[in-house]
This record gives sequence, structure tokens and C-alpha cells, in this order.
Amino acid sequence: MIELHGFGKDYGDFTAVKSLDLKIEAGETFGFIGPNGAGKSTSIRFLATLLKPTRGGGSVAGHSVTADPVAVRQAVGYMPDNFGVYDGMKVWEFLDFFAVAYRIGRSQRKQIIGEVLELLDLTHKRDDFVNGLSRGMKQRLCLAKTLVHDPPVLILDEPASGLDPRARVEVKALLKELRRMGKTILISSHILTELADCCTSIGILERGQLLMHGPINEVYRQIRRNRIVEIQFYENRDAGLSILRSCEALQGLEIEPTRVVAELATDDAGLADLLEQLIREGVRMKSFNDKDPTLEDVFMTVTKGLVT
Ligand SMILES: Nc1ncnc2c1ncn2[C@@H]1O[C@H](COP(=O)(O)OP(=O)(O)OP(=O)(O)O)[C@@H](O)[C@H]1O
Repeated sequence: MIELHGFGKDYGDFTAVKSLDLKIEAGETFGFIGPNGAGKSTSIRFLATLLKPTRGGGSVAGHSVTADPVAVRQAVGYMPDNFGVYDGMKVWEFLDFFAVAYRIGRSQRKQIIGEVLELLDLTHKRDDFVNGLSRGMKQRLCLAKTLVHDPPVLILDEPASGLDPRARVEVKALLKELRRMGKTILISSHILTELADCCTSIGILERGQLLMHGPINEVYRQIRRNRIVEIQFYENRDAGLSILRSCEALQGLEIEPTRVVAELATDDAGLADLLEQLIREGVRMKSFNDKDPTLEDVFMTVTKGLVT
């Protein structure tokens, strides 16, 4: 649904994006992660037909971004990182303005605006002035305007930036709802945890280069060389600790009053064997938890160049 082929962009002598290859399948929610200045907005602006590439190209919904930008705009709902709302305009007028721009007929517009306001939970703000809305509401309105022409693809540049925790949660819930509706979503953020539970795949960008991308579980698996297991003993803690210490796969052990964290160079079968041994030797545990790495772990490992 979204493809980049050797996309690159120079600003004068400065290379913002070197050569980016990316493929996002229909129905995916793809998280584009990278620190400030990594080149996320540059790549996104290209896909939204707002920027000419220096090298390479790409396509959205089967249309070439450079050869057929009008078809791409029809297929894309784009939310920029810095959006403006117009003074003196009411919420419904703002949406109507974009609906007209997408050449949606007068008879359909009222219904579509009603549906979009409903979806974004903005119906009660229909007749409010846009510039009087809170930041969270403005952000939601901006998301609403990306939906008026019912595009199959949404490209959202930092849609949750500057929002308070409640508004962030609401944006994430909306993204999940949009995915359920079958939209393909590209969403950028430099806040890793923001994307962790709403993306099906991620790409990590640093200094204009994609360091890693793929389904979120696969990316986790690739960097997961060692397993981190958190154990809470209930009885026979000393026996449990001695089993852990004699385990060949043990790479590290943190002993805390209420829990023990073991780092083990092993796989699922190795963990199952260890658990079985602990139980067999009479160690009772409240929990034996194979911890998933967080997106921060992934990011730090990848950007340290530990993964090639
Ligand atoms: N119009 C421009 N002229 C010159 N340099 C630019 C221009 N736009 C972006 N850059 C530079 O290109 C690099 C990539 O910028 P870009 O905005 O794509 O990064 P980003 O990953 O979106 O960062 P952020 O999270 O801060 O938005 C940065 O070093 C930026 O300063």
C-alpha cells in the first residue's frame, strides 16, 4: 500500500535521507520511529506529495508519488506535524472546507461531516469556533479532516505530540478503531512507548537510514539475544537461587528483596526446562515471567549498532 524505493532527499549539501526502501502492506499500522532530525517528516512529506525527492521514489495505493500526485492525494489522509486551523471558522465549516477541496458534492457533505464528527467524538463541538478548541480537540479535528474523503491510507506525523496523557490514550484508541476499519496507517513518533501498543510493524530511522523494520514481534525477536526472566519466589528461595547460579545459560542475575531478574542466553525450550527444574526441586514461585523487551530496549539496541 505504501512503498519507498531508494528515496533520498538532500537539502543543499546536507543529506537528510540517504536511500530509503520501505514496504507497508494493506491494513498495517506502521510506526515510524526515530529521534529528532532522523528524516521522518521528510519521508512523510514526500509520500504526501509535498516534497520532491532528490533520489528514488515511491508509491501509495499503487500510484506513483511523483508521476500521479493527484491520485495519491485522493488515496491519502495526511496530518502534518505542525497544522494550522483557520480563525473565525466553526468546526463543521473547517471540515466542509476540506470536503469541498476533495470535490465531495453538497448533498453528501453534511452526512459525511456528521459521521466523521461522530467517529472522532466531536459532535458536541460542531458549532464551536475552531480557535477556541483545546489542543487535544484541535488534534482530533485535524485527524477528522484527514478522513473526510474516506482515504484508504492515513499518514500521520506525530499526531499525539503535545497532548496530555488522557488525550494520548484517546488518540491511540482512535488509531486502533481506524485500523479495524481497514485503513493502512503510517504514524511517526519519537516517543517510542506511544507506538508500542497500537502498531503492527515498526521501522527505526536514524540519520536518514532505516536501521531495522518489520512486524513488531519480529523486530523484538531479532534483538532478543538474551531472555530476561523475572521470578518471584514463594518458598525455597535459596534452592531456587542455586539452580539459577548453576544454569549454564546464565548471563546475569539481579537479586532484589521481592524479585530476582535473570538474564539467560537461551530460547523458549531452555526457559521451559529451567521452570520444570525449579518446580521438580521443590522451589515454589509466585511468578516466572519471561519479559518482553520494551520499544526503548529495541531502540537502544538498534541505534547502538548492535544489530546489523
Ligand atoms: N527545508 C529544510 N531545509 C534544510 N534542512 C532541512 C529542511 N527540512 C528538514 N531539514 C533537516 O533534515 C533533517 C531531517 O529532518 P526531518 O524533519 O525529516 O526529521 P524528523 O525525523 O521528522 O525530526 P522531528 O522528529 O524533529 O520532526 C534535519 O536535520 C532537519 O534539520
